[in-house]
Amino acid sequence: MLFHVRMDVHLPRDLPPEEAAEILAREKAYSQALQHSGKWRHIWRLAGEYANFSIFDVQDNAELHEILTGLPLFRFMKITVTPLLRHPSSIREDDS
Ligand SMILES: O=C(O)C[C@H]1C=CC(=O)O1
Repeated sequence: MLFHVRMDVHLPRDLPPEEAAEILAREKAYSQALQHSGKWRHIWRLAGEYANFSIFDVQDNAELHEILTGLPLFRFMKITVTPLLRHPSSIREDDS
């Protein structure tokens, strides 16, 4: 199942820089492992915002929930999920 996910990051101003750096390093490793697995298909920065648009390809809602709640930055994010399905006018052979 494909999902569009918007993640808005709000790091607290009083978060110690060393702690922030450690969380961001774990976030990057977590994200890149999921990208290598094919479950996190795309990630795009939103110009001018500390936010991204991502596309996930997962088994079901429960797997997406597990992935998103496992994000090291989860507690500092507002996450908006939109389920996707194939458009009837799409000319693509597959859903990639
Ligand atoms: O920077 C972000 O958009 C937040 C987060 C999502 C993946 C990642 O590496 O960082």
